[in-house]
Amino acid sequence: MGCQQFQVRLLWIQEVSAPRRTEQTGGKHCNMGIFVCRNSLRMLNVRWLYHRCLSLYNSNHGFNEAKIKEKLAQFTGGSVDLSKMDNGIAEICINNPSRMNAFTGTMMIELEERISDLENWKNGKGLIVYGAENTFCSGSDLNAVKAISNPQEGMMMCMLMQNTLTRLQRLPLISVALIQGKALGGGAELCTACDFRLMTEGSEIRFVHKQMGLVPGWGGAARLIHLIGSRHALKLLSGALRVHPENALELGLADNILLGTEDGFLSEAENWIMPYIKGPSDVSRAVKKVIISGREQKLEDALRTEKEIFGTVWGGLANLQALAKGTKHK
Ligand SMILES: CC[C@H](C(=O)O)C(=O)SCCNC(=O)CCNC(=O)[C@H](O)C(C)(C)COP(=O)(O)OP(=O)(O)OC[C@H]1O[C@@H](n2cnc3c(N)ncnc32)[C@H](O)[C@@H]1OP(=O)(O)O
Repeated sequence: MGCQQFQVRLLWIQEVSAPRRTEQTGGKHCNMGIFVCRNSLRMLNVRWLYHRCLSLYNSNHGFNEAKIKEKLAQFTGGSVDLSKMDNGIAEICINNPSRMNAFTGTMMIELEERISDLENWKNGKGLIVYGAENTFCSGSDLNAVKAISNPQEGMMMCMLMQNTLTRLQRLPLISVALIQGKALGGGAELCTACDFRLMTEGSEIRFVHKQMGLVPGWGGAARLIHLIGSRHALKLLSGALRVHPENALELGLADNILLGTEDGFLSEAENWIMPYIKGPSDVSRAVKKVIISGREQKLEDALRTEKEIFGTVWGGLANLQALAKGTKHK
């Protein structure tokens, strides 16, 4: 099985099926010690493959992660803040308000670290990505961009960000971008890596790349086409069009327009996501995983993965409780 096919299968192997398999095969037939040892080695191997394969680029593709991170570390400022709450929702705040939440080099590195943290958060169900001080994100920090304007370094930065945003998209969490103010350039690309987009009145998503003599490089073009189709995507990119909330809703780029409550937009976004993450985390995560496999794999592979994920919830606690309660769906 190639790395690409392996990626989505690893999503469930890594965390869900392993413990159940331990119970099933560890009983009668195996010597427990040898079994645990083999299983740990297998899991170490799987973990290594998991991180290598969930990313698109590694050294085989000429990607030198350490080198580009060393370069990016020179461009400091801002932060990417993560908070994980007891209700299973995490929040990532893109925090660099003096530059309209543009991504400095250190923020790109931090985003990758926060995604790693979330990959290891086994009880998580939802994620809200938002920008500090009522604006989303204005893309790359232009100061950093100017300093790494040779194609080789540009492509390394692009590979790092594609890896990170692809891993964000593949998290077993239902993710929402809360867009207040502007989502420009890389900021527009970031919001397409979330499952849903909620926009506030007066906000805009704008792929400004063409006006910068560029095309999207963080995976935003490919994801935009999946979201709204190639005709509309072509218009947005070639015209560097401003997409306002009503227009985004019509295009299928936004999922809702938030009007603002007393508690603020963040808690409105939390309320919005709640029905989708209701219930036990293993079921909610399994739902996201079947969607990822359906989206990313060929039909036959997706069907097989769906069967495996199904096996992780069938006869599980939530399933047995629902059966015992005689749950009706009126
Ligand atoms: C693949 C991704 C792609 C790439 O890296 O290849 C990119 O993302 S390229 C970057 C695309 N983004 C931009 O070009 C944004 C440029 N900025 C603007 O258009 C405006 O600043 C805007 C519309 C975001 C805000 O305009 P407004 O009038 O409301 O405020 P200011 O212009 O005064 O901005 C306040 C302050 O923020 C600084 N700023 C804003 N964006 C960036 C940025 N991307 N990088 C660095 N700094 C940014 C701006 O310069 C102002 O700073 P000041 O010191 O007050 O001049």
